[in-house]
Amino acid sequence: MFSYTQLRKDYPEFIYHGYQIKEEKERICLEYDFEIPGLSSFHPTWEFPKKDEENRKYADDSTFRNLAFSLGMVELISYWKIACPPKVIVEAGALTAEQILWWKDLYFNGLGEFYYTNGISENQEDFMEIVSAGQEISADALSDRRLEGCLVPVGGGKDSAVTLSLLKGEKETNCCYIINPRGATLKTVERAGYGEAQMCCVKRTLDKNMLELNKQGYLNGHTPFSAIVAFSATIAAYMEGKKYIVLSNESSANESTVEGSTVNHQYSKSFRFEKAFHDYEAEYIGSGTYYFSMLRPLSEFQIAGYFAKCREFHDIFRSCNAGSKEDKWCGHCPKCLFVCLILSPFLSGEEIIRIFGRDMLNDPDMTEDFRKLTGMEKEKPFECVGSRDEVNAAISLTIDRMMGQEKDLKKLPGLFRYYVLNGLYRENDPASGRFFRYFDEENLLPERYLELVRRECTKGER
Ligand SMILES: CC(=O)N[C@H]1[C@@H](OP(=O)(O)OP(=O)(O)OC[C@H]2O[C@@H](n3ccc(=O)[nH]c3=O)[C@H](O)[C@@H]2O)O[C@H](CO)[C@@H](O)[C@@H]1O[C@H](C)C(=O)N[C@@H](C)C(=O)N[C@@H](CCC(=O)O)C(=O)O
Ligand SMILES: Nc1ncnc2c1ncn2[C@@H]1O[C@H](COP(=O)(O)OP(=O)(O)OP(=O)(O)O)[C@@H](O)[C@H]1O
Repeated sequence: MFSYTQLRKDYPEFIYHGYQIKEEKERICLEYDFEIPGLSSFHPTWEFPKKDEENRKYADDSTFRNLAFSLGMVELISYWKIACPPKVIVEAGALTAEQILWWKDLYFNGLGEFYYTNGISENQEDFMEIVSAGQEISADALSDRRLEGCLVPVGGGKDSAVTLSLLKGEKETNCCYIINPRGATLKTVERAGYGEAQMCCVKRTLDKNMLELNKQGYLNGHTPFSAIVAFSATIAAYMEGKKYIVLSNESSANESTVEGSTVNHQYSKSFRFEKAFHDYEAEYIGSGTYYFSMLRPLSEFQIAGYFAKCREFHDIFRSCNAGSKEDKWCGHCPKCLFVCLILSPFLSGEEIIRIFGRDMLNDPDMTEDFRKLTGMEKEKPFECVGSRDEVNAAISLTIDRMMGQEKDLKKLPGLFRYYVLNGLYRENDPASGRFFRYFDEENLLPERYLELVRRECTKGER
């Protein structure tokens, strides 16, 4: 592995040269031009379907060009992190001093896990200087853009399935958005009752040079994928004529991964990012879209409770990132264990085993992840998992049910026996009542959806 300090000396600059918009009748291709002088150039691409009958010329639309430029600004971080050059020169467009601060904030916080896991100590002031060296995008937006309905990004896991279910009354005007479709994303959309006409599937291609440099041991690690979802979904919503971009990020995503620090694997799923993106879009892009997360008021506990009733998705949903390429639950990772634990108060033991294809709760190899998820360790797993408190509430509730009146420890699977023997079990835990009724007021839900979420998801049993 290369040294961070040495790489920054050897490669002092990263250049965002530009982007090309290739417009065809049925699709628009974006190609970015990045370079780390002396190391490599990179040309990642995106393909968006073009469906509107009026055959608009998006390349002539300044709002679209601004969106394309901005997607490049977020895309570049995956390439920058290879050598972390201290200076980033943006030739592709112009940025104000405030915008530069905004991008530095996203990069720095979105790379919190990258710094932590690579053992790099950095600060937000010095890690990067951004130089704006491009032309302002001239203002010639298409004037008659009328936006209505929702664009729902679908990840193939339980959260976006819950959003689709909550929005079933508005099916006619909804559109599902998928980056690089795979089994679970496509099946989720189908099960929710959407046909091809109501899907927007885009193709994102990473540059091969990055993958090659990763193999050679250049710096690699987590990047804020949900920020990619945010910017690219705004392009899709604009092209599809959709007003709302409806994410499925929950309140629990705000909790840091490393206790007592700001390192959060899910930074770009947090409310801090949601609000920052929402405001940036309104201030500097102005596409007319409205970005918010439908599940922001909720905990993962409530989402799991609601999802347990959405049986149409149980055989096809896949939350596991490790198994996502093969469309399977790997059954051995912290994300699989988390989903198993959070669903366990709401489904029977047999149903849980049927979903994951194995009995994780009786697998001693899962003990370390179990300790991390329950807060027995300071660090949560670097995965999209819920808060420590809600995991504990879910476990205690399930143990109540499994042990029954007899309080028979033998009825419990291995991990739950371990939990009781470590003194963590709380009989009839009052904390679970809190999670049934939880409602995070820090959210951007339009009025019409607030009541829907409150009604459907916060009226639990305890
Ligand atoms: C790593 C990643 O973001 N993957 C998403 C990507 O998958 P893709 O097939 O295009 O690439 P990989 O095979 O995963 O990675 C190949 C190498 O390229 C690097 N890389 C990849 C993407 C990127 O944006 N930057 C990169 O530098 C990477 O380091 C490898 O060396 O797109 C898919 C959709 O098309 C996503 O589904 C992939 O997401 C993974 C399942 C995944 O695990 N993503 C994690 C970032 C993750 O934790 N995702 C969270 C979101 C958290 C957040 O936004 O902060 C989640 O989905 O729960
Ligand atoms: N490939 C993708 N295309 C479009 N949107 C995506 C994609 N992957 C993730 N998203 C969006 O990002 C959100 C967060 O991803 P995440 O994987 O946490 O959620 P999920 O797949 O819906 O549920 P789970 O938490 O069970 O995995 C998703 O709900 C979805 O809105």
